[in-house]
Amino acid sequence: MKLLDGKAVASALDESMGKRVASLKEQNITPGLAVILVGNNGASSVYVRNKKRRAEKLGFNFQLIHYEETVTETEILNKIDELNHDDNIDGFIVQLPLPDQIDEEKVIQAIDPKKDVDGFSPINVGNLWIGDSTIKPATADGIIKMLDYYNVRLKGKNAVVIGRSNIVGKPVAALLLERNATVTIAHIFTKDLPSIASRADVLVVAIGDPKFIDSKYIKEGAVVVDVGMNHDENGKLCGDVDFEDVKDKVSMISPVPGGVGPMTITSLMDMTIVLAEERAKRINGSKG
Ligand SMILES: Nc1nc2c(c(=O)[nH]1)N[C@@H](CN(C=O)c1ccc(C(=O)N[C@@H](CCC(=O)O)C(=O)O)cc1)CN2
Ligand SMILES: [Mg+2]
Repeated sequence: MKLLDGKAVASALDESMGKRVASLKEQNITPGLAVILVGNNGASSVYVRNKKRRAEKLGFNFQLIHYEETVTETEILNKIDELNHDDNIDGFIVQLPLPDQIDEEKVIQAIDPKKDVDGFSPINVGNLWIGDSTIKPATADGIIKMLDYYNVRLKGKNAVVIGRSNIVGKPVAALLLERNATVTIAHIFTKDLPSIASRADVLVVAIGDPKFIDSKYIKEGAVVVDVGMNHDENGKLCGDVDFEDVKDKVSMISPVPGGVGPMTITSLMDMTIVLAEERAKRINGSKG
């Protein structure tokens, strides 16, 4: 079994991203990324802290806008409007989940699709599914980058995605399809999940249930990507896959932590640089 070591891939990709940032800075452009964080959800705070650390290490202009749990939807929408018009910010995200008084859909739709670096707005989702996207949702893109790094071929393979969220399941299915895999999306109402999952050459699991997937869901030699972020009975971080139970059956598997998580952040950084590069082109174009 080989480990899909997202942490190692992330550091390997940092080097070329660093070079792109340096080249932008020579043109007087600093990639600008803002994150809106609401409340004090422990997990969200950790992810945002990781984003800030990686952005600053790459030399971005990083802005954290942190609101109390009780913030109103209007305040968030006003901030989004401000960021939509802030020339120093290439892209921004609203860290999810949001508290109940805030309508997630409405918030996402208020983000200018050109600055929607998460790729969650309807226009970017549409572009993703027609195979013509600049911005791809970070977790999905990070998974593909990691599979590419380990030379996992997708063309003609059976790929099964368990989970159909807008953040992970749907976008990763779109990207696997774009790579010519035969894609099945399974979810909570899927009948006989073990028989469907065990047909997968590539199995992506994003259900949010600690160690749910054991060896009966796995085809011998499968490549398994674990997107879960859970805590086990001892409070230790773990994925949706029972690593110990499947490790002798798979050919490759991503660990939790140190698999998909670091790749999510890498892709968010990459997408921000892409948006900054587009700004550079616009500015240089208008000088011409
Ligand atoms: N606006 C968004 N909200 C959320 C997204 C998103 O892409 N955009 N995805 C997830 C959370 N997520 C990114 O925000 C994310 C999850 C996990 C990690 C990560 O680095 N995990 C580490 C472990 C961290 C820990 O110690 O707890 C790992 O796997 O090694 C980064 C980003 C939901 N919300
Ligand atoms: Mg809500």
